[in-house]
Amino acid sequence: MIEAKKLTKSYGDNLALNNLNIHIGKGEVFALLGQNGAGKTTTINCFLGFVSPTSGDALIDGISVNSHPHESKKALAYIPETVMLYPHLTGVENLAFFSSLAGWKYPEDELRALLLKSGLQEAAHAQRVGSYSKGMRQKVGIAIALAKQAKALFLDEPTSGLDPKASNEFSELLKELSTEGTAILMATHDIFRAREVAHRVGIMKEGQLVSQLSATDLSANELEKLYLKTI
Ligand SMILES: Nc1ncnc2c1ncn2[C@@H]1O[C@H](COP(=O)(O)OP(=O)(O)OP(=O)(O)O)[C@@H](O)[C@H]1O
Repeated sequence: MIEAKKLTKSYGDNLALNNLNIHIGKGEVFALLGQNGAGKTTTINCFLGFVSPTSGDALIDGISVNSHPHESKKALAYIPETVMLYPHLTGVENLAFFSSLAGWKYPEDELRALLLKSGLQEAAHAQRVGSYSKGMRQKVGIAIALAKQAKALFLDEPTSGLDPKASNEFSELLKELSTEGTAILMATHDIFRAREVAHRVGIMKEGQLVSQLSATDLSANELEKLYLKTI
């Protein structure tokens, strides 16, 4: 579903991403760990079409992002560290707007059902997003992914700045999406959450994926030890 084939990106002499090969199947969650500057965001940006690779290919559902940018984008959703929404619009209105950009039109009761499924309490649906907490905005991000019926979801530091409860709720939502078949690639510094949510964890260093393991192979403590030894 999400596939990188010899994906490489250089900025001048700086090899930000070096020959990345990964395959994330339907319903699989892959967490990318690595220090600042390791190449996690560059990886995600190649899949989103924000960055053109120097060589290699990023594919979503078998479609090359570089050769077919419009087609490949239909199947994906993206949740950044801070979900960008219109503060003067309500949760329902934001969801209606962003899903319409992707060609989806839902009646209000379905939009509300999507927000509820994403964990956003009913009382907030008609409130302006400007008054939402960060966790509530992330939930709207999930609702947008659901509305787009995204087959591939990309997240960059999605739980950064969330309190433990909000972070836990968000992680549970990701698990639910994965059980429904969404392939998920998540860049994070949160080793504990990575271990909890992901099926596989990869550790990046200087643009290279230097370690890949199944999340059940190690405890969170062992994963932290491996991370510190690797980076
Ligand atoms: N637009 C750009 N122009 C030049 N260099 C860039 C650009 N974007 C990223 N880089 C460089 O590419 C390398 C990888 O950066 P990237 O942002 O992918 O790392 P990261 O693992 O996401 O880090 P962080 O955890 O801080 O988000 C770094 O050396 C960075 O300086």
